[in-house]
Amino acid sequence: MATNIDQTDSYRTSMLAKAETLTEALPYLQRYAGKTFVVKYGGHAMGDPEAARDFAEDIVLLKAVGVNPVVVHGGGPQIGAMLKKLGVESRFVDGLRVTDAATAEVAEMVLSGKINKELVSWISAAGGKALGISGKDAGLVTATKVERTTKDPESNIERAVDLGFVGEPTEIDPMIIHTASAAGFIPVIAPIGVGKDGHTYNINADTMAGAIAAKLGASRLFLLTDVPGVLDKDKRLLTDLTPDDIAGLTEDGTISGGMIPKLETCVHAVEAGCEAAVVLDGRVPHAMLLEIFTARGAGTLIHR
Ligand SMILES: Nc1ncnc2c1ncn2[C@@H]1O[C@H](COP(=O)(O)OP(=O)(O)O)[C@@H](O)[C@H]1O
Ligand SMILES: CC(=O)N[C@@H](CCC(=O)OP(=O)(O)O)C(=O)O
Repeated sequence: MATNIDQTDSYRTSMLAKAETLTEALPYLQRYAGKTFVVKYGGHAMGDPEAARDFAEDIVLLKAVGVNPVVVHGGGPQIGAMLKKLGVESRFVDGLRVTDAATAEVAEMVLSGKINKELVSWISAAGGKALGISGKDAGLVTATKVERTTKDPESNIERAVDLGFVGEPTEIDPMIIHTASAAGFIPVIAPIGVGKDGHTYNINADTMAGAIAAKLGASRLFLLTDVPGVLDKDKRLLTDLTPDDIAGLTEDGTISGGMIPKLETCVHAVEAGCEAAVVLDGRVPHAMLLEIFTARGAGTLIHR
């Protein structure tokens, strides 16, 4: 079929742009082949099914080009919705859900049973082989009860706060991750662990991802959330931060709420051996690919 010159030109321009995108990716493909990326997919970011599909495609693409992606997922809003249906109120202390025995059961059911398998299905649909597990499987995560105190504003006295079955990962045996990754599987991990006391512990998903990234000495820890990255007081994106910058931003109140534990996780991960951490917007289509394979990047990079 005959085409006029304009169509041919625009076709050529669009093909050239595609080829340039691929060649721009080449040095990154070479740099990251064989490396491990830990990706935390937050409950807020996974709300939109189209974004979830894009996310799954990105993970499968990473695996196909020789990166070892390890997915750790959250599900805070989804646990909240289920507890609400059951008539149970949630209370948070420093961003952590106070977890009694019944809440721990619901958290495990939602995280390990529902969200974990949903993500496995999305990754399978995108052509990958996902292995859905929690920290309980193959001794991956041994959790210890989180101890917290708060200061009474009037008397200034520190008091212990009992968060119930909220845990932090204190021992990680990464064997299952190495075995699964080497065999071509993509580990998808729910933030649940078991204690030496035999109890099930509910673990903040950022904390879980950071601890796993540190243990693996991952090249990157990605935290996908519902903001473009860390923003300054004028809501402009901060593209590059060091642990010292983060201490200053916390001190002057620029970062608050859920961003505080998120950035604490990033600082801990980079200080414990992960090369760099990135906070980025999981709602943006293919945000992770743009961050990894283009010179521009897409979120906030945290490095030593
Ligand atoms: N300086 C900041 N830049 C970006 N987000 C911030 C900042 N300070 C506080 N936040 C809050 O942190 C939230 C992200 O943390 P959180 O709600 O725990 O995410 P997730 O559920 O994805 O783990 C943002 O939605 C935003 O409201
Ligand atoms: C102890 C604790 O708070 N655990 C979290 C686990 C899920 C999570 O962290 O999910 P997001 O990343 O989506 O917030 C919770 O119960 O909500």
